[in-house]
Amino acid sequence: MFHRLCSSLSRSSSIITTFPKSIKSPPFPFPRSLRRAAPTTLSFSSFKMSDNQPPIPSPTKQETLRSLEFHLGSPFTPDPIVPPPNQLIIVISGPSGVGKDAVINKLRESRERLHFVVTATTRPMRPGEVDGKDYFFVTRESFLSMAENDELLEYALVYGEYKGIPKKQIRESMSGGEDVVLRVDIQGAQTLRRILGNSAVFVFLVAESEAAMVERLVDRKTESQEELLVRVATAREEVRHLKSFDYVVVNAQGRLDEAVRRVEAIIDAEKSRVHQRVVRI
Ligand SMILES: Nc1ncnc2c1ncn2[C@@H]1O[C@H](COP(=O)(O)OP(=O)(O)OP(=O)(O)O)[C@@H](O)[C@H]1O
Repeated sequence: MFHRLCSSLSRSSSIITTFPKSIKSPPFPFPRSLRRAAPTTLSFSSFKMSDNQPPIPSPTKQETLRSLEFHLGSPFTPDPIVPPPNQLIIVISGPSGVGKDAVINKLRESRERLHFVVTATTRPMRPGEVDGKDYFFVTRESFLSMAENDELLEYALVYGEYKGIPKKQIRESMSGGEDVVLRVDIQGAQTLRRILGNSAVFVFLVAESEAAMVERLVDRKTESQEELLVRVATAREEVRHLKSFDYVVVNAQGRLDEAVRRVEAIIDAEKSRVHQRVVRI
């Protein structure tokens, strides 16, 4: 078998005898013990065998590696071939009641190394909400002083209350190696697109239908009839802004997990981009 392999390699020796000139004089000393097994010019004709010659022992893995390094002219390094992916800013947006909080809460459980930026707001706390977790509930005065001191990435007046994103949280999380998730309404997403351009990933969440979205909002029982009217009318208008987003994810009734998996898939895809997004804030 070995004999047949050698004869066949001997016949095809011409295909591998040409190497770049640089390979002939490697920049590092070749181990003495391997000199016999690694001629400076490879030619399988030197391996011709007769039946009574002792078999040439096959090189060990280490010998093969050293030989390859010798012929290629440089040692193999364990350094990563590509640098680690950049940290991301993922902006999750969508009309009121579409399930932004629901998706984000699930993502919080399923994905590590994500920082969910806590928005500062002047709106009153809803039952079950926790200050510092759901929002930073602040007074109008302190909110406006943060805005004046340029401490907010963006802010807006939403349904009569201020909402804004503290810059400090984003900087600290990203420098600690975490990706950052921002949950904003459509108006906020539009502003962030203007500020961040293509450096952030914009995800638009939608319900499977307008009827499903309105039902969810009504079932939540957190808005008065008048507030519902404004939110639903606004939502109709907001779907038109879909075009300025990078991805759209349908959060269908009873299929929250599927929507969360899609958002995770988007993050994974972004991490595999050849041309990574670079955030500067
Ligand atoms: N896939 C789903 N199936 C069923 N119910 C859902 C789904 N996603 C969200 N919900 C429910 O719909 C209601 C609205 O969701 P959520 O509060 O997350 O919306 P939102 O987009 O954050 O709204 P807002 O912008 O008004 O704060 C909640 O009661 C939530 O539990």
